[in-house]
Amino acid sequence: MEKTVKILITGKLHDIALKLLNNQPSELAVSESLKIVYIPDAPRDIILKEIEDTHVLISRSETDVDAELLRKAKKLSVVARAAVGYGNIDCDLATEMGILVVNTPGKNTNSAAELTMGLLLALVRKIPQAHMSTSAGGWNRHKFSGTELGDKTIGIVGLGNVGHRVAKFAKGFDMRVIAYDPYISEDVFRKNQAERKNTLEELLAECDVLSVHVPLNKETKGMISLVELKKMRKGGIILNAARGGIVAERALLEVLNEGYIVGAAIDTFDNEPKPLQELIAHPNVIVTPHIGASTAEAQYRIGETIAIQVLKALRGEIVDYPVNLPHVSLLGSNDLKVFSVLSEKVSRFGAQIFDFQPAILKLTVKANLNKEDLQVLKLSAIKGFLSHASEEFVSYVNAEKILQRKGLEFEIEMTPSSSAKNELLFEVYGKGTSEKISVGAVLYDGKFARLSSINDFLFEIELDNDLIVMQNHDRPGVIGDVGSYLAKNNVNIAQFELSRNRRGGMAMSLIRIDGDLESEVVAGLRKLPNLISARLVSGL
Ligand SMILES: NC(=O)C1=CN([C@@H]2O[C@H](COP(=O)(O)OP(=O)(O)OC[C@H]3O[C@@H](n4cnc5c(N)ncnc54)[C@H](O)[C@@H]3O)[C@@H](O)[C@H]2O)C=CC1
Ligand SMILES: O=C(O)CCC(=O)C(=O)O
Repeated sequence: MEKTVKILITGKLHDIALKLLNNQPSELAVSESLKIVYIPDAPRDIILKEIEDTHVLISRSETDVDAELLRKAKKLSVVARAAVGYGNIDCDLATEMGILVVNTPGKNTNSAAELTMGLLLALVRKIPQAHMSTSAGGWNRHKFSGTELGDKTIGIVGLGNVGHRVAKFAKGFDMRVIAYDPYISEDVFRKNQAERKNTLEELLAECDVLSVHVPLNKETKGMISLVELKKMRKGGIILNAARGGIVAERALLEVLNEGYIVGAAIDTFDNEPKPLQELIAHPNVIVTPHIGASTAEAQYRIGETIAIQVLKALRGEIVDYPVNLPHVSLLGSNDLKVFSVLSEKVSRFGAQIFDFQPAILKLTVKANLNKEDLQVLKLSAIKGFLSHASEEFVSYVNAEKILQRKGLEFEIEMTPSSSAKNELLFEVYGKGTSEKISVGAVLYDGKFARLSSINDFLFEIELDNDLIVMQNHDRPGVIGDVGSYLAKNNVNIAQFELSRNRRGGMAMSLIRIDGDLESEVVAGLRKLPNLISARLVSGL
Protein backbone atom coordinates (compact mmCIF):
# COMPACT_ATOMS: atom_id res chain seq x y z
CA MET A 1 0.00 0.00 0.00
CA GLU A 2 1.21 3.50 -0.81
CA LYS A 3 2.60 5.26 2.24
CA THR A 4 1.04 8.56 3.29
CA VAL A 5 3.29 11.30 4.60
CA LYS A 6 1.66 13.90 6.83
CA ILE A 7 2.98 17.43 6.44
CA LEU A 8 1.90 19.81 9.19
CA ILE A 9 2.21 23.51 8.35
CA THR A 10 1.89 25.83 11.34
CA GLY A 11 2.89 29.17 9.82
CA LYS A 12 1.45 31.13 6.93
CA LEU A 13 3.20 30.16 3.69
CA HIS A 14 3.09 31.62 0.20
CA ASP A 15 0.80 29.65 -2.17
CA ILE A 16 3.82 28.57 -4.19
CA ALA A 17 4.80 26.21 -1.35
CA LEU A 18 1.45 24.42 -1.41
CA LYS A 19 1.46 24.36 -5.20
CA LEU A 20 4.84 22.65 -5.29
CA LEU A 21 3.89 20.15 -2.62
CA ASN A 22 0.59 19.33 -4.30
CA ASN A 23 1.87 19.32 -7.90
CA GLN A 24 5.42 18.10 -7.61
CA PRO A 25 7.65 18.73 -10.63
CA SER A 26 8.86 15.43 -12.06
CA GLU A 27 12.43 15.91 -10.83
CA LEU A 28 11.14 16.31 -7.27
CA ALA A 29 8.24 13.86 -7.34
CA VAL A 30 7.88 11.70 -4.25
CA SER A 31 6.52 8.17 -4.21
CA GLU A 32 4.40 8.68 -1.08
CA SER A 33 1.06 10.46 -1.11
CA LEU A 34 1.08 13.67 0.92
CA LYS A 35 -1.53 14.63 3.48
CA ILE A 36 -1.10 18.35 4.06
CA VAL A 37 -2.55 19.82 7.23
CA TYR A 38 -2.32 23.60 6.89
CA ILE A 39 -3.13 25.34 10.19
CA PRO A 40 -1.30 28.68 10.35
CA ASP A 41 -1.76 30.44 13.70
CA ALA A 42 -3.27 27.32 15.31
CA PRO A 43 -3.15 27.27 19.11
CA ARG A 44 -0.35 25.31 20.73
CA ASP A 45 -2.58 22.53 22.06
CA ILE A 46 -3.85 21.77 18.56
CA ILE A 47 -0.28 21.70 17.23
CA LEU A 48 0.77 19.34 20.03
CA LYS A 49 -2.07 16.99 19.09
CA GLU A 50 -1.45 17.19 15.34
CA ILE A 51 2.29 16.61 15.71
CA GLU A 52 1.83 13.08 17.07
CA ASP A 53 1.47 11.45 13.65
CA THR A 54 3.25 14.16 11.61
CA HIS A 55 6.22 13.22 9.42
CA VAL A 56 7.22 16.73 8.30
CA LEU A 57 6.67 19.98 10.18
CA ILE A 58 6.90 23.29 8.33
CA SER A 59 6.92 26.19 10.78
CA ARG A 60 7.60 29.88 11.09
CA SER A 61 8.66 31.89 14.11
CA GLU A 62 5.45 31.43 16.10
CA THR A 63 5.95 27.69 16.64
CA ASP A 64 8.44 26.71 19.33
CA VAL A 65 9.84 23.37 18.28
CA ASP A 66 10.99 22.52 21.77
CA ALA A 67 11.48 19.29 23.73
CA GLU A 68 7.79 19.14 24.64
CA LEU A 69 6.77 19.18 20.98
CA LEU A 70 9.57 16.92 19.71
CA ARG A 71 8.91 14.26 22.34
CA LYS A 72 5.30 14.01 21.20
CA ALA A 73 6.38 13.68 17.58
CA LYS A 74 6.75 9.94 17.18
CA LYS A 75 7.00 9.97 13.39
CA LEU A 76 8.74 13.26 12.70
CA SER A 77 11.70 13.13 10.32
CA VAL A 78 11.96 16.73 9.07
CA VAL A 79 11.51 20.13 10.66
CA ALA A 80 11.49 22.74 7.93
CA ARG A 81 11.90 26.29 9.19
CA ALA A 82 10.43 28.68 6.63
CA ALA A 83 12.85 31.41 7.71
CA VAL A 84 16.47 31.94 8.74
CA GLY A 85 16.59 31.93 12.54
CA TYR A 86 16.14 28.55 14.22
CA GLY A 87 16.77 29.64 17.80
CA ASN A 88 13.32 28.35 18.77
CA ILE A 89 14.07 24.82 17.54
CA ASP A 90 15.76 22.37 19.91
CA CYS A 91 18.28 21.30 17.29
CA ASP A 92 20.34 19.18 19.70
CA LEU A 93 17.33 17.05 20.55
CA ALA A 94 16.23 16.94 16.90
CA THR A 95 19.70 15.67 15.95
CA GLU A 96 19.65 13.09 18.70
CA MET A 97 16.27 11.89 17.38
CA GLY A 98 17.55 11.76 13.78
CA ILE A 99 15.29 14.59 12.69
CA LEU A 100 16.62 16.73 9.89
CA VAL A 101 16.25 20.48 10.40
CA VAL A 102 16.34 22.71 7.33
CA ASN A 103 15.90 26.45 6.89
CA THR A 104 15.95 29.05 4.12
CA PRO A 105 18.98 31.29 4.60
CA GLY A 106 19.34 34.31 2.34
CA LYS A 107 15.76 34.21 1.08
CA ASN A 108 14.50 37.06 3.26
CA THR A 109 17.75 38.96 3.63
CA ASN A 110 16.80 41.90 1.49
CA SER A 111 13.41 42.29 3.16
CA ALA A 112 14.92 42.23 6.64
CA ALA A 113 17.59 44.76 5.66
CA GLU A 114 15.05 47.05 4.01
CA LEU A 115 12.83 46.92 7.09
CA THR A 116 15.83 47.81 9.25
CA MET A 117 16.46 50.92 7.16
CA GLY A 118 12.73 51.69 7.16
CA LEU A 119 12.67 51.51 10.95
CA LEU A 120 15.73 53.72 11.19
CA LEU A 121 14.29 56.39 8.91
CA ALA A 122 10.91 56.19 10.63
CA LEU A 123 12.61 56.65 13.99
CA VAL A 124 14.90 59.57 13.19
CA ARG A 125 12.21 61.41 11.21
CA LYS A 126 9.38 60.48 13.63
CA ILE A 127 7.30 59.28 10.70
CA PRO A 128 4.75 57.12 12.65
CA GLN A 129 4.10 59.91 15.16
CA ALA A 130 3.81 62.53 12.39
CA HIS A 131 1.44 60.29 10.47
CA MET A 132 -0.82 59.70 13.50
CA SER A 133 -0.96 63.41 14.27
CA THR A 134 -1.53 64.56 10.70
CA SER A 135 -4.11 61.91 9.85
CA ALA A 136 -6.01 62.94 12.98
CA GLY A 137 -6.26 66.48 11.62
CA GLY A 138 -3.12 68.01 13.17
CA TRP A 139 -0.47 70.08 11.35
CA ASN A 140 2.59 70.41 13.54
CA ARG A 141 5.77 71.12 11.61
CA HIS A 142 7.93 71.79 14.71
CA LYS A 143 7.12 68.81 16.88
CA PHE A 144 8.20 66.34 14.20
CA SER A 145 11.60 67.76 13.44
CA GLY A 146 14.19 64.95 13.26
CA THR A 147 17.84 64.23 12.47
CA GLU A 148 19.67 63.19 9.28
CA LEU A 149 21.45 59.90 8.76
CA GLY A 150 24.23 61.40 6.64
CA ASP A 151 27.62 61.47 8.43
CA LYS A 152 26.27 59.53 11.41
CA THR A 153 27.96 56.27 12.37
CA ILE A 154 26.07 52.99 12.29
CA GLY A 155 27.57 50.11 14.25
CA ILE A 156 26.54 46.73 12.91
CA VAL A 157 26.86 43.68 15.12
CA GLY A 158 26.95 40.60 12.86
CA LEU A 159 28.04 41.29 9.28
CA GLY A 160 26.23 38.27 7.79
CA ASN A 161 23.54 38.22 5.11
CA VAL A 162 21.32 40.91 6.64
CA GLY A 163 24.13 42.87 8.32
CA HIS A 164 26.12 43.41 5.17
CA ARG A 165 23.04 44.46 3.22
CA VAL A 166 22.25 47.01 5.94
CA ALA A 167 25.86 48.18 5.60
CA LYS A 168 25.35 48.70 1.88
CA PHE A 169 22.09 50.62 2.34
CA ALA A 170 23.60 52.76 5.11
CA LYS A 171 26.48 53.66 2.79
CA GLY A 172 23.83 54.86 0.33
CA PHE A 173 22.71 57.31 3.01
CA ASP A 174 26.30 58.54 3.46
CA MET A 175 26.62 56.93 6.87
CA ARG A 176 29.95 55.77 8.25
CA VAL A 177 29.69 52.01 8.70
CA ILE A 178 31.56 50.14 11.39
CA ALA A 179 31.00 46.49 12.20
CA TYR A 180 31.85 43.82 14.75
CA ASP A 181 31.82 40.17 13.73
CA PRO A 182 34.62 37.93 15.00
CA TYR A 183 33.62 35.01 12.79
CA ILE A 184 34.24 36.37 9.31
CA SER A 185 37.31 37.24 7.36
CA GLU A 186 38.85 40.65 6.78
CA ASP A 187 37.75 40.35 3.13
CA VAL A 188 34.05 40.50 3.99
CA PHE A 189 34.56 43.79 5.84
CA ARG A 190 36.56 45.20 2.94
CA LYS A 191 34.03 44.09 0.33
CA ASN A 192 31.21 45.73 2.27
CA GLN A 193 33.17 48.87 3.03
CA ALA A 194 32.65 48.34 6.72
CA GLU A 195 35.39 49.34 9.14
CA ARG A 196 36.28 46.37 11.25
CA LYS A 197 36.09 46.73 15.01
CA ASN A 198 37.94 44.07 16.95
CA THR A 199 35.79 44.28 20.04
CA LEU A 200 32.18 45.06 20.77
CA GLU A 201 33.40 47.80 23.17
CA GLU A 202 35.24 49.62 20.37
CA LEU A 203 32.13 49.51 18.22
CA LEU A 204 29.85 50.74 21.00
CA ALA A 205 32.10 53.65 21.79
CA GLU A 206 31.94 55.00 18.24
CA CYS A 207 28.39 54.52 16.99
CA ASP A 208 25.33 56.78 16.92
CA VAL A 209 23.10 53.92 15.75
CA LEU A 210 23.57 50.34 16.93
CA SER A 211 21.95 47.64 14.80
CA VAL A 212 22.13 43.96 15.78
CA HIS A 213 22.07 41.24 13.12
CA VAL A 214 23.33 38.15 14.93
CA PRO A 215 21.48 34.90 15.57
CA LEU A 216 20.04 34.40 19.04
CA ASN A 217 22.09 31.82 20.90
CA LYS A 218 23.81 31.33 24.26
CA GLU A 219 26.57 33.73 23.24
CA THR A 220 24.35 36.52 21.91
CA LYS A 221 21.47 36.40 24.39
CA GLY A 222 21.70 39.66 26.34
CA MET A 223 24.93 40.65 24.55
CA ILE A 224 23.63 44.24 24.58
CA SER A 225 22.74 44.70 28.26
CA LEU A 226 22.89 47.75 30.55
CA VAL A 227 26.72 47.77 30.63
CA GLU A 228 26.96 47.75 26.83
CA LEU A 229 24.21 50.34 26.37
CA LYS A 230 26.06 52.65 28.74
CA LYS A 231 29.23 52.21 26.69
CA MET A 232 27.51 53.92 23.79
CA ARG A 233 27.62 57.67 23.40
CA LYS A 234 24.76 59.53 25.07
CA GLY A 235 21.98 60.18 22.55
CA GLY A 236 22.38 56.90 20.66
CA ILE A 237 19.74 54.82 18.88
CA ILE A 238 19.12 51.07 19.01
CA LEU A 239 17.71 48.86 16.22
CA ASN A 240 16.72 45.24 16.68
CA ALA A 241 15.28 43.43 13.67
CA ALA A 242 17.13 40.21 14.48
CA ARG A 243 15.83 38.51 17.62
CA GLY A 244 14.31 39.57 20.90
CA GLY A 245 16.70 39.01 23.77
CA ILE A 246 19.88 40.08 21.95
CA VAL A 247 19.24 43.55 23.38
CA ALA A 248 18.10 43.12 27.00
CA GLU A 249 14.65 44.71 26.99
CA ARG A 250 14.48 45.89 30.64
CA ALA A 251 17.92 47.48 30.31
CA LEU A 252 16.84 49.21 27.12
CA LEU A 253 13.74 50.53 28.84
CA GLU A 254 15.91 51.88 31.67
CA VAL A 255 18.26 53.85 29.37
CA LEU A 256 15.31 55.12 27.32
CA ASN A 257 13.61 56.37 30.48
CA GLU A 258 16.84 58.08 31.57
CA GLY A 259 17.12 59.68 28.12
CA TYR A 260 20.61 58.18 27.72
CA ILE A 261 19.42 56.33 24.62
CA VAL A 262 17.04 58.55 22.68
CA GLY A 263 15.22 56.08 20.49
CA ALA A 264 14.74 52.43 19.60
CA ALA A 265 13.08 50.68 16.69
CA ILE A 266 12.23 47.04 17.26
CA ASP A 267 10.77 44.28 15.10
CA THR A 268 11.64 41.26 17.26
CA PHE A 269 10.89 40.74 20.93
CA ASP A 270 11.65 38.53 23.86
CA ASN A 271 8.09 37.50 24.40
CA GLU A 272 6.24 37.30 21.10
CA PRO A 273 3.35 37.86 20.53
CA LYS A 274 3.03 39.66 23.92
CA PRO A 275 6.07 41.93 24.21
CA LEU A 276 7.00 44.02 27.25
CA GLN A 277 4.16 46.55 27.37
CA GLU A 278 6.18 49.48 28.81
CA LEU A 279 8.74 49.10 26.05
CA ILE A 280 6.34 49.01 23.11
CA ALA A 281 4.33 51.91 24.51
CA HIS A 282 7.40 54.10 25.13
CA PRO A 283 7.09 57.41 23.24
CA ASN A 284 10.60 57.09 21.80
CA VAL A 285 10.15 53.57 20.58
CA ILE A 286 8.62 52.41 17.33
CA VAL A 287 7.67 48.80 16.87
CA THR A 288 6.54 46.29 14.26
CA PRO A 289 5.23 42.74 14.86
CA HIS A 290 8.19 40.66 13.56
CA ILE A 291 7.57 41.49 9.91
CA GLY A 292 11.16 41.58 8.69
CA ALA A 293 10.46 38.72 6.29
CA SER A 294 6.89 39.67 5.49
CA THR A 295 7.08 40.80 1.88
CA ALA A 296 5.61 39.19 -1.21
CA GLU A 297 9.08 38.63 -2.66
CA ALA A 298 10.67 37.10 0.44
CA GLN A 299 7.66 34.88 1.11
CA TYR A 300 7.66 33.64 -2.49
CA ARG A 301 11.36 32.74 -2.28
CA ILE A 302 10.91 31.12 1.13
CA GLY A 303 7.80 29.17 0.10
CA GLU A 304 9.49 27.87 -3.01
CA THR A 305 12.70 26.97 -1.18
CA ILE A 306 11.07 25.26 1.77
CA ALA A 307 8.84 23.11 -0.45
CA ILE A 308 11.87 22.03 -2.48
CA GLN A 309 13.80 21.21 0.71
CA VAL A 310 10.93 19.07 2.00
CA LEU A 311 10.54 17.19 -1.28
CA LYS A 312 14.29 16.57 -1.49
CA ALA A 313 14.32 15.28 2.06
CA LEU A 314 11.38 12.96 1.35
CA ARG A 315 13.18 11.66 -1.73
CA GLY A 316 16.13 10.81 0.51
CA GLU A 317 18.32 13.36 -1.20
CA ILE A 318 20.63 15.70 0.60
CA VAL A 319 19.00 19.07 1.06
CA ASP A 320 20.51 22.42 0.13
CA TYR A 321 20.10 24.11 3.51
CA PRO A 322 20.60 21.61 6.31
CA VAL A 323 20.89 23.07 9.79
CA ASN A 324 22.01 19.92 11.58
CA LEU A 325 23.52 17.73 8.91
CA PRO A 326 27.06 16.97 10.03
CA HIS A 327 29.78 18.24 7.70
CA VAL A 328 27.62 18.30 4.59
CA SER A 329 27.01 21.64 2.97
CA LEU A 330 25.57 21.42 -0.51
CA LEU A 331 24.97 18.45 -2.70
CA GLY A 332 26.87 19.76 -5.66
CA SER A 333 25.97 17.88 -8.77
CA ASN A 334 23.42 15.45 -10.06
CA ASP A 335 26.23 12.91 -10.51
CA LEU A 336 26.96 13.09 -6.83
CA LYS A 337 23.30 12.57 -6.06
CA VAL A 338 23.24 9.38 -8.14
CA PHE A 339 26.56 8.26 -6.64
CA SER A 340 25.31 8.80 -3.08
CA VAL A 341 22.15 6.79 -3.78
CA LEU A 342 24.38 4.00 -5.11
CA SER A 343 26.55 4.17 -2.00
CA GLU A 344 23.46 3.77 0.17
CA LYS A 345 22.19 0.83 -1.90
CA VAL A 346 25.50 -0.99 -1.91
CA SER A 347 25.82 -0.80 1.86
CA ARG A 348 22.17 -1.80 2.37
CA PHE A 349 22.90 -4.77 0.14
CA GLY A 350 26.05 -5.56 2.11
CA ALA A 351 24.12 -5.41 5.39
CA GLN A 352 21.98 -8.35 4.24
CA ILE A 353 24.57 -10.87 3.14
CA PHE A 354 26.77 -11.73 6.13
CA ASP A 355 26.38 -13.94 9.18
CA PHE A 356 29.06 -12.66 11.54
CA GLN A 357 29.37 -9.89 14.10
CA PRO A 358 30.50 -6.81 12.17
CA ALA A 359 33.33 -4.67 13.54
CA ILE A 360 34.54 -2.48 10.70
CA LEU A 361 32.77 -1.07 7.66
CA LYS A 362 34.89 0.17 4.81
CA LEU A 363 34.05 2.14 1.72
CA THR A 364 36.60 2.41 -1.06
CA VAL A 365 35.75 5.01 -3.66
CA LYS A 366 37.33 5.23 -7.09
CA ALA A 367 36.43 8.72 -8.26
CA ASN A 368 37.69 12.28 -8.23
CA LEU A 369 35.76 13.92 -5.41
CA ASN A 370 36.43 16.72 -2.97
CA LYS A 371 36.35 16.17 0.78
CA GLU A 372 32.74 17.28 1.25
CA ASP A 373 31.46 15.06 -1.54
CA LEU A 374 33.32 12.09 -0.10
CA GLN A 375 31.62 12.83 3.21
CA VAL A 376 28.26 12.62 1.45
CA LEU A 377 29.12 9.13 0.18
CA LYS A 378 30.27 8.11 3.63
CA LEU A 379 27.03 9.26 5.29
CA SER A 380 25.01 7.55 2.57
CA ALA A 381 26.85 4.28 3.13
CA ILE A 382 26.40 4.45 6.91
CA LYS A 383 22.72 5.29 6.47
CA GLY A 384 22.20 2.41 4.06
CA PHE A 385 23.89 -0.10 6.34
CA LEU A 386 22.20 1.06 9.53
CA SER A 387 18.74 1.48 8.10
CA HIS A 388 18.77 -2.23 7.45
CA ALA A 389 20.55 -3.16 10.67
CA SER A 390 18.82 -0.85 13.12
CA GLU A 391 15.38 -0.43 14.55
CA GLU A 392 16.02 3.27 14.92
CA PHE A 393 15.05 5.84 12.36
CA VAL A 394 18.33 6.56 10.58
CA SER A 395 18.94 9.72 8.61
CA TYR A 396 21.96 11.62 7.35
CA VAL A 397 21.64 13.57 10.59
CA ASN A 398 22.12 10.83 13.16
CA ALA A 399 23.86 8.13 11.07
CA GLU A 400 27.35 8.77 12.48
CA LYS A 401 26.04 8.99 16.04
CA ILE A 402 24.22 5.66 15.79
CA LEU A 403 27.26 4.01 14.21
CA GLN A 404 29.42 5.17 17.13
CA ARG A 405 26.83 3.99 19.62
CA LYS A 406 26.89 0.55 17.98
CA GLY A 407 30.67 0.45 18.36
CA LEU A 408 31.27 0.07 14.63
CA GLU A 409 34.23 1.68 12.92
CA PHE A 410 34.03 3.21 9.48
CA GLU A 411 36.94 3.61 7.12
CA ILE A 412 36.87 5.45 3.85
CA GLU A 413 39.48 5.57 1.14
CA MET A 414 39.57 7.24 -2.24
CA THR A 415 41.65 6.46 -5.29
CA PRO A 416 41.49 8.68 -8.36
CA SER A 417 39.55 7.57 -11.42
CA SER A 418 40.90 8.22 -14.89
CA SER A 419 37.74 7.32 -16.79
CA ALA A 420 34.05 8.22 -16.89
CA LYS A 421 33.53 5.23 -14.62
CA ASN A 422 33.29 5.70 -10.85
CA GLU A 423 33.44 2.72 -8.57
CA LEU A 424 32.50 1.80 -5.01
CA LEU A 425 33.54 -1.14 -2.90
CA PHE A 426 31.71 -1.65 0.38
CA GLU A 427 33.24 -4.13 2.80
CA VAL A 428 32.15 -5.46 6.16
CA TYR A 429 34.77 -7.04 8.42
CA GLY A 430 34.19 -9.13 11.53
CA LYS A 431 36.78 -9.94 14.17
CA GLY A 432 37.76 -13.32 12.66
CA THR A 433 40.14 -13.50 9.72
CA SER A 434 37.64 -15.14 7.38
CA GLU A 435 34.84 -12.80 8.39
CA LYS A 436 34.60 -10.48 5.44
CA ILE A 437 32.16 -9.66 2.68
CA SER A 438 32.39 -7.14 -0.10
CA VAL A 439 29.96 -5.59 -2.56
CA GLY A 440 31.17 -3.61 -5.54
CA ALA A 441 29.28 -1.22 -7.79
CA VAL A 442 30.02 0.89 -10.82
CA LEU A 443 28.54 4.16 -12.00
CA TYR A 444 28.95 4.78 -15.73
CA ASP A 445 28.76 8.35 -17.04
CA GLY A 446 27.27 9.54 -13.75
CA LYS A 447 24.00 7.84 -14.77
CA PHE A 448 24.03 4.09 -15.08
CA ALA A 449 24.55 2.24 -11.85
CA ARG A 450 25.25 -1.49 -11.67
CA LEU A 451 26.22 -3.93 -8.97
CA SER A 452 29.56 -5.29 -10.18
CA SER A 453 30.74 -7.82 -7.62
CA ILE A 454 29.94 -9.80 -4.51
CA ASN A 455 33.08 -11.13 -2.89
CA ASP A 456 35.01 -12.77 -5.79
CA PHE A 457 32.01 -13.13 -8.09
CA LEU A 458 31.54 -10.61 -10.87
CA PHE A 459 28.16 -9.29 -12.05
CA GLU A 460 26.52 -6.51 -13.96
CA ILE A 461 23.03 -6.10 -12.60
CA GLU A 462 20.78 -3.20 -11.68
CA LEU A 463 20.24 -2.58 -8.00
CA ASP A 464 16.53 -2.25 -7.61
CA ASN A 465 13.52 -4.31 -6.59
CA ASP A 466 14.09 -7.33 -4.37
CA LEU A 467 16.99 -9.60 -5.28
CA ILE A 468 17.73 -13.20 -4.47
CA VAL A 469 21.38 -13.94 -3.81
CA MET A 470 21.99 -17.61 -4.28
CA GLN A 471 25.09 -19.77 -3.90
CA ASN A 472 25.27 -23.21 -5.42
CA HIS A 473 27.62 -25.92 -6.64
CA ASP A 474 28.28 -25.48 -10.34
CA ARG A 475 26.32 -28.53 -11.55
CA PRO A 476 23.92 -29.02 -14.49
CA GLY A 477 20.23 -28.41 -13.85
CA VAL A 478 20.44 -25.88 -11.03
CA ILE A 479 19.15 -22.93 -13.07
CA GLY A 480 16.29 -25.03 -14.47
CA ASP A 481 15.26 -26.18 -10.98
CA VAL A 482 15.32 -22.63 -9.65
CA GLY A 483 13.35 -21.27 -12.65
CA SER A 484 10.60 -23.90 -12.33
CA TYR A 485 10.41 -23.46 -8.55
CA LEU A 486 9.96 -19.70 -8.86
CA ALA A 487 7.43 -20.07 -11.68
CA LYS A 488 5.45 -22.50 -9.52
CA ASN A 489 5.37 -19.82 -6.83
CA ASN A 490 4.21 -17.19 -9.30
CA VAL A 491 7.46 -15.23 -9.16
CA ASN A 492 8.48 -13.49 -12.38
CA ILE A 493 12.21 -13.16 -13.04
CA ALA A 494 13.27 -9.75 -14.37
CA GLN A 495 16.97 -10.57 -14.64
CA PHE A 496 19.13 -13.59 -13.87
CA GLU A 497 22.92 -13.44 -13.62
CA LEU A 498 25.25 -16.27 -12.86
CA SER A 499 28.88 -15.97 -11.94
CA ARG A 500 31.22 -18.81 -11.05
CA ASN A 501 34.76 -18.96 -9.76
CA ARG A 502 35.72 -22.00 -11.90
CA ARG A 503 34.06 -24.73 -13.91
CA GLY A 504 32.51 -27.26 -11.55
CA GLY A 505 33.37 -25.09 -8.55
CA MET A 506 31.17 -22.61 -6.76
CA ALA A 507 28.62 -20.33 -8.40
CA MET A 508 26.70 -17.33 -7.26
CA SER A 509 23.49 -16.12 -8.88
CA LEU A 510 21.60 -12.89 -8.57
CA ILE A 511 17.94 -13.00 -9.47
CA ARG A 512 16.13 -9.70 -9.83
CA ILE A 513 12.43 -10.28 -9.53
CA ASP A 514 9.31 -8.26 -10.31
CA GLY A 515 7.26 -7.22 -7.29
CA ASP A 516 7.69 -8.27 -3.68
CA LEU A 517 8.89 -11.67 -2.61
CA GLU A 518 7.76 -13.69 0.42
CA SER A 519 10.59 -14.92 2.62
CA GLU A 520 9.03 -18.44 2.67
CA VAL A 521 9.56 -18.67 -1.10
CA VAL A 522 13.25 -17.96 -0.57
CA ALA A 523 13.41 -20.48 2.26
CA GLY A 524 11.94 -23.09 -0.13
CA LEU A 525 14.77 -22.42 -2.61
CA ARG A 526 17.34 -23.60 -0.09
CA LYS A 527 15.84 -27.08 -0.22
CA LEU A 528 16.63 -27.52 -3.93
CA PRO A 529 19.52 -29.87 -4.82
CA ASN A 530 23.00 -28.30 -5.06
CA LEU A 531 21.88 -25.04 -3.42
CA ILE A 532 24.23 -23.84 -0.66
CA SER A 533 22.42 -20.67 0.34
CA ALA A 534 19.66 -18.36 -0.83
CA ARG A 535 18.98 -14.95 0.68
CA LEU A 536 16.50 -12.25 -0.02
CA VAL A 537 18.00 -8.77 -0.32
CA SER A 538 15.31 -6.11 -0.13
CA GLY A 539 14.79 -2.38 0.31
CA LEU A 540 16.98 -1.42 -2.66
N1 LIG B 1 12.99 40.26 11.63
C1 LIG B 1 12.92 39.26 10.79
O1 LIG B 1 11.84 38.89 10.35
C2 LIG B 1 14.17 38.59 10.37
C3 LIG B 1 15.16 38.36 11.26
N2 LIG B 1 16.31 37.74 10.87
C4 LIG B 1 17.32 37.52 11.88
O2 LIG B 1 18.46 38.30 11.61
C5 LIG B 1 19.61 37.66 12.13
C6 LIG B 1 20.70 37.63 11.09
O3 LIG B 1 20.27 36.92 9.96
P1 LIG B 1 21.27 36.61 8.75
O4 LIG B 1 22.06 37.82 8.48
O5 LIG B 1 20.48 35.99 7.69
O6 LIG B 1 22.20 35.54 9.45
P2 LIG B 1 23.70 35.21 9.05
O7 LIG B 1 23.98 33.89 9.68
O8 LIG B 1 23.92 35.38 7.59
O9 LIG B 1 24.55 36.32 9.81
C7 LIG B 1 24.78 36.33 11.18
C8 LIG B 1 26.16 36.94 11.41
O10 LIG B 1 26.32 37.10 12.81
C9 LIG B 1 27.67 36.80 13.12
N3 LIG B 1 27.77 36.47 14.53
C10 LIG B 1 27.38 35.33 15.15
N4 LIG B 1 27.64 35.42 16.47
C11 LIG B 1 28.19 36.64 16.67
C12 LIG B 1 28.67 37.29 17.82
N5 LIG B 1 28.63 36.72 19.03
N6 LIG B 1 29.17 38.54 17.69
C13 LIG B 1 29.21 39.13 16.46
N7 LIG B 1 28.79 38.55 15.33
C14 LIG B 1 28.28 37.31 15.44
C15 LIG B 1 28.01 35.66 12.22
O11 LIG B 1 29.41 35.54 12.04
C16 LIG B 1 27.29 36.04 10.93
O12 LIG B 1 28.17 36.74 10.08
C17 LIG B 1 19.15 36.27 12.58
O13 LIG B 1 18.86 36.30 13.95
C18 LIG B 1 17.86 36.09 11.84
O14 LIG B 1 17.02 35.20 12.45
C19 LIG B 1 16.54 37.39 9.57
C20 LIG B 1 15.58 37.61 8.64
C21 LIG B 1 14.28 38.17 8.96
O1 LIG C 1 8.76 35.37 9.17
C1 LIG C 1 9.16 34.55 9.98
O2 LIG C 1 8.57 33.50 10.28
C2 LIG C 1 10.44 34.82 10.73
C3 LIG C 1 11.48 35.45 9.89
C4 LIG C 1 12.70 35.52 10.68
O3 LIG C 1 12.75 36.09 11.72
C5 LIG C 1 13.89 34.79 10.22
O4 LIG C 1 13.97 34.45 9.04
O5 LIG C 1 14.76 34.55 11.05
